[in-house]
Amino acid sequence: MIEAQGLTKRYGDKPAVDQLSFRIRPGTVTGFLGPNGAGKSTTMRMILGLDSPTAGHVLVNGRPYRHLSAPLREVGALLDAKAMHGGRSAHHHLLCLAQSNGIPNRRVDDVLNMVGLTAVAKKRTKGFSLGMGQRLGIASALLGDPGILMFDEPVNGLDPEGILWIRNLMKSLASEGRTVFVSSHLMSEMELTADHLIVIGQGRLIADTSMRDFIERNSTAHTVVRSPQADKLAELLAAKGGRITPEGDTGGLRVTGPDTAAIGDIAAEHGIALHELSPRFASLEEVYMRLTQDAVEYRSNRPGRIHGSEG
Ligand SMILES: Nc1ncnc2c1ncn2[C@@H]1O[C@H](COP(=O)(O)OP(=O)(O)OP(=O)(O)O)[C@@H](O)[C@H]1O
Repeated sequence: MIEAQGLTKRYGDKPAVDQLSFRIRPGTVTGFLGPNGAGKSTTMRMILGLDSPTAGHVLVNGRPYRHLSAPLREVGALLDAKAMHGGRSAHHHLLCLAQSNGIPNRRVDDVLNMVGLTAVAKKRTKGFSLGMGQRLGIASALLGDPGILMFDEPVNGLDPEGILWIRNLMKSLASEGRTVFVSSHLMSEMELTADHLIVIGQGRLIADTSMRDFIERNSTAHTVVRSPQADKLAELLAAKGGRITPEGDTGGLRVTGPDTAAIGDIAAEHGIALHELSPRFASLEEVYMRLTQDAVEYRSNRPGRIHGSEG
């Protein structure tokens, strides 16, 4: 369990993290979302005692990180995958980490095997690709077999097979009862991985909720309907207060108002054949973009306006 209470970090006058309070619970993957500069890395650094809060506190298993007697056995973290000694081999890097933290040497081979680096274990990490570096960072996080794992952008630089591997790894770590806290800008990936979300913007809490609630509460549910008698159905639905718009240019209808069951019932009552009746919610990306739009610090120009000229 990680608990933050009024956690605040200021650099000069500017708050990077502003009065954050949250709990990250065991047994679930908690996603940590926020635009660039929102304060995610600063929060993670404070959890690990690498930065001190200006106000408030954050506890790991009930204690500040600095007071943990065997930190690597309680918390494993991947913050900066390139933060390793390039002249050492992966095996040597992990062995040094194990020996300086009282972790049995045999864990080194175990974690190398878990992350798929056994074949290159004796090679210098200087020649590692970004993806191999990420895997080694994850091996370091797993070395002490900790109950809490934190990953800052773990899928950075990974190929599709690597991304799938990380997704399954995080889910299986959570299903073993561990606390898994992960930041990512890849919304589609987060939607598949996280059960719970903490969303921040400009250092402040925007949402602390389950993935399902975050999407359902912040998006208007609608139904996509396809029927050979679409015009007649649209008329009937409109009479019941439905709002009907075309679903792209596919000939389908996008209906808000009556829910999926009500639409099916109306169609059945009037003997209208349905070829599709699908409830739809917004994607995590759509909801996230809408909720964080006011908290975006570094905004891009619209395509075509990069040089400030409108065509
Ligand atoms: N050492 C520092 N000195 C001054 N300002 C800092 C320092 N570290 C972070 N900041 C500022 O604090 C704010 C939060 O930064 P942080 O790196 O925590 O955001 P983030 O959410 O991790 O962003 P990203 O998604 O881009 O990694 C930013 O405005 C950043 O410029």
